[in-house]
Amino acid sequence: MATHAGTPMPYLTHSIFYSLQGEGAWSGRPAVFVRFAGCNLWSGREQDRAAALCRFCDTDFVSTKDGRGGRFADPQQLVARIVSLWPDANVPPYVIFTGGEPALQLDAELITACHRRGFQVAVETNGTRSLPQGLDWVCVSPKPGTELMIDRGDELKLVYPVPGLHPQAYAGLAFRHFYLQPLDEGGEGGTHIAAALEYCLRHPQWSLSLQLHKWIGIE
Ligand SMILES: C[S@@+](CC[C@H](N)C(=O)[O-])C[C@H]1O[C@@H](n2cnc3c(N)ncnc32)[C@H](O)[C@@H]1O
Ligand SMILES: Nc1nc2[nH]cc(C(=O)O)c2c(=O)[nH]1
Ligand code: SF4
Ligand SMILES: [Mg+2]
Repeated sequence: MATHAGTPMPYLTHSIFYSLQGEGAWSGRPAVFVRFAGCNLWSGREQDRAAALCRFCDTDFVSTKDGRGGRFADPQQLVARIVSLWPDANVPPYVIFTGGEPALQLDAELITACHRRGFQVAVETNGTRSLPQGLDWVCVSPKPGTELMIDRGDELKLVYPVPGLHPQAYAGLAFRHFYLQPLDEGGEGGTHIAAALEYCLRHPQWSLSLQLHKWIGIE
């Protein structure tokens, strides 16, 4: 795991929970989510949102809600929590690392520890930081005004419409799936869905990702 002057760095998580993947190509698939605390594009505080590099975030990754997250001293402790949430040992387990920005904390040791327990390992990242080796599914969601360090992967998922984020700028990258996810933002939901739908219909390289979890009221 990551170390600081030889001392292991703990993992800081906002929450760990079991739900359905609500977005993209695996939408509907049961998964354990690990939401890491912290992001390099926003502090997570509302008073900083207007000046942040990423301003439309729909997620609380700061508070540690009712003991569902917190600090884990090493990969084994964190994986033990992940395993405890998977309900059926006969079905290959699936874990999604998200946040906040998971690339700030996820490392090869944690991925290896998940693999040893039989997990397939996915990540949701803003693509501005390098990723450790060994991931089974990489979803990149670029943000305006940032430099994309991860320009290949399994899934590129663009929030739409967002000024400065143009699908054609990403259409030539080496991803297997391309998704537009309507921007969920106070009251404009229908307009954004219509705009994303129209873009997908005109440009069939792109598919629509509708954040299923929000429609059915799960996390
Ligand atoms: C909360 S982010 C965490 C992972 C990583 N930091 C990232 O941005 O990809 C998870 C996903 O939600 C998307 N997202 C965030 N805010 C959104 C919003 N208001 N509407 C639609 N999608 C949003 C992000 O683009 C990303 O694909
Ligand atoms: N159900 C559900 N699916 C998701 N897929 C990506 C999410 C995220 O916040 O990264 C997310 C989330 O927050 N909830
Ligand atoms: S990069 Fe991801 S976690 Fe960070 S503020 Fe943007 S959407 Fe939220
Ligand atoms: Mg989310």
